[in-house]
Amino acid sequence: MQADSAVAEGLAPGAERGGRRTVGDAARLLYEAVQPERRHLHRAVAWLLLAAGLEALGPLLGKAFIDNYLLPHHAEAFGIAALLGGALVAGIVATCVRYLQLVRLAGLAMRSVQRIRERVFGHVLRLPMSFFDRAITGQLVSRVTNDTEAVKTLYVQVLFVMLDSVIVLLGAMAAMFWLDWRLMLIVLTLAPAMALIVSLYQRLSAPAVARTRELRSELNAQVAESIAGMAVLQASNATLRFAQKFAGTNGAHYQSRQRELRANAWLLRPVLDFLNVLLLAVVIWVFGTLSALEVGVLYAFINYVSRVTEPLIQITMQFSQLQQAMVGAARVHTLLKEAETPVATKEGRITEGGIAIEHLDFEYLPGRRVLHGLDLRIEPGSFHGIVGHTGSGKSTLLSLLLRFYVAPPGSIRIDGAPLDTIGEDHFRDRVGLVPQDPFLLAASARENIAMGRKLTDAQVEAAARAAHAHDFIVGLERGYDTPLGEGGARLSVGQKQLIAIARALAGEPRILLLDEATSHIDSETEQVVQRALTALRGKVTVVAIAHRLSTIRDADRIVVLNHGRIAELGTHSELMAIDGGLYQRLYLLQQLEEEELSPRA
Ligand SMILES: Nc1ncnc2c1ncn2[C@@H]1O[C@H](COP(=O)(O)OP(=O)(O)OP(=O)(O)O)[C@@H](O)[C@H]1O
Repeated sequence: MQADSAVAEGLAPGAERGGRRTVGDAARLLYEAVQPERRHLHRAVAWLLLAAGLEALGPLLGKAFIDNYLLPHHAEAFGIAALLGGALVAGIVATCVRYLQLVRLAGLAMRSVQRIRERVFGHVLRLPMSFFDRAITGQLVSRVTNDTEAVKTLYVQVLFVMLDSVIVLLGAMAAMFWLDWRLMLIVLTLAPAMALIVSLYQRLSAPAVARTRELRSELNAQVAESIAGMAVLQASNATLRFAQKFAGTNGAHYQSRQRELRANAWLLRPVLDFLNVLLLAVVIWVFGTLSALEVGVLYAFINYVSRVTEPLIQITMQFSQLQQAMVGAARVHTLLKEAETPVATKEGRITEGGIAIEHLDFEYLPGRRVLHGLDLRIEPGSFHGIVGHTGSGKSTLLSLLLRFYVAPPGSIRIDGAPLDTIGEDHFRDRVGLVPQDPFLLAASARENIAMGRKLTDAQVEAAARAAHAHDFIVGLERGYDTPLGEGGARLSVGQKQLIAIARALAGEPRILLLDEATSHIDSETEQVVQRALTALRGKVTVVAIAHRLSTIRDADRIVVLNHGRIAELGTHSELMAIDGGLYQRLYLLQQLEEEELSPRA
């Protein structure tokens, strides 16, 4: 059986590049993000239209003043005051409306970012484990936090400025058409020049924009990786090398930003400013040849020409932001496209905890089979140990039992129910895991055991007692409420492991899976764990992978895996009786090692 084919495609290191590929999808994502705010968006646009209309009145009122009062020396106080008052009121109302709509747009964009970020994180939490085999933490964090900001950029910076500019532009064009359509046609000749500049700009800056994003997420990835592996980094004296690598990426990021800015600096402002001057010259020249035109019209036109070029400059400049938003949205979309873990149907129930494995084959990658036709029956309440050399498939078997990867249909059943028919909540309640690395939250002992489940104090304490963790927890200065520090920094490895066992038991599982839970603890703590496991006999089905064979010596049966096949199966004494058997060799080897390590008398 092949692992989920959608495996982390979008987040594999090589797949970081190429933000342009799904522009359509990115646009849809950005559009969908504001759908719940449609009404606000429509209102904001309508009010912006009003503001632009009011602003477009200014030069017309100026023209009326020049032609009706200034040139004819006609000083009619009421008319002039009406024009001035009108211009003043129009200006004030336009400014207020514009401000209020900016606030409205910013609000809706912020709420959209909030929604999309929650959606993306919720999605990440539901992705299959196969995805995380290849995902790079820093890049993933970057997608959930930075890239989702694309929505805000689009709606506040891009859309607002663009929309505003388009409205101002249309208002000015309409006013110019009304004043003199021939002059307006001259202004229209600006359109093809603009299209040329925009396409040139796109070509120059788009790759730089995509590259900058890619490098920024690479920076995040490096920081996240270094912090996670700080102990190894320092111990292997690799900090300088990591700092140099970071500086290299940071330098490349700077260069890429520079390329983006150069495209802005050279292409946009100067070229468009030049077009503005050219246009003004043409309008004045045409005015000179068309002698019938009034001075007021020239005044209004010169005024409108600058109102045309300024929004054009703004629109073109927003293309850079638009590109960034699209690249960000495309990356978010790639992540959202990853297939979630299939939702199990709900009819299957776990009552006793009996496991039946039949002809189980599994491969992570096509053609590389890891498990070969496994057959195994695990009775409810029994204790099974799994041993085998490195890479023999122990963790894979556990991952399949945990539904981290999808086993072929029907190959694993619990209490007769195929694995994929057991509802997720019920399954997680009934199947507990104690991983090799206990993973503690920077929270109290109580919170670490409850893990957000609604458990009473009595249930938490009962679980801690069952895991033999109660005694050391009450010995901490604030008992169950003692903060354990990040990753449980203030506990010993053994104590962390006991908390992890308590956590697994707190859900009152019928099946408990342990993945080398005793490999990092001393013999004394191992005995505590062993006692805890023995106490579960008959109540909970326990399947434990163990490198340290003493942990599973007393198991009802021990499964010996060899190259993905069950090589031996039986109790400790049965397996020890197989002369030259795999288990016997493993056991004797381990005994020898322990004798060598133990201090000589
Ligand atoms: N996520 C994965 N993607 C691809 N191959 C994998 C993955 N995980 C494990 N494998 C491969 O599957 C085989 C079995 O690995 P598995 O981790 O199950 O062995 P194991 O017996 O648990 O080993 P160990 O005792 O070292 O933990 C190995 O060859 C390993 O390289």
